[in-house]
Amino acid sequence: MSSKKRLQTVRNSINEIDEKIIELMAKRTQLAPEIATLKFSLDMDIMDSSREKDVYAKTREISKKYDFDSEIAIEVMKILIEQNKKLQLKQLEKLKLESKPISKSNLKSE
Ligand SMILES: O=C(O)C(=O)C[C@]1(C(=O)O)C=C[C@@H](O)C=C1
Repeated sequence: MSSKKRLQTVRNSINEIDEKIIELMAKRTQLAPEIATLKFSLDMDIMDSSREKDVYAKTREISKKYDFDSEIAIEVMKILIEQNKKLQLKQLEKLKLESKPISKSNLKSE
C-alpha cells in the first residue's frame, strides 16, 4: 500500500475511534440527571470525594493496562467529572423547585 493510501486508512481509523470516544463521553454525561435524582432522594451531596478518588485510582489502573499516559487520562476524567457535577447541580435545582410547595404569597396578584 502506498504511504498516501495508508495515511488515509489510519485517518479513517482515527475518525471511527473519535466517534466512539465522544459517544462514550456523552453516555457517561447523560447519567448525571439520574445520579442527581437518586442522591436527592437519598439526601446525599452531589460531591463525593471518596468516589472521585476511586474513579481516579481506576483510571490509573486502566491506563496502565492499555499502556496509556495516566496523567492524560486523569485530566480527561477531571473534565468529565466537573461536567457531571455541573449537570447534577442543574438537575438538583430543578428537583428543589418541583418539590417546593407553592406558598400563598406566591399566588397573590398584589
Ligand atoms: O458517583 C457519583 O456519586 C457521582 O456523582 C459521579 C461522579 C463522576 O462523575 O464520576 C461525579 C461527582 C462525584 O463527586 C463523584 C463521581
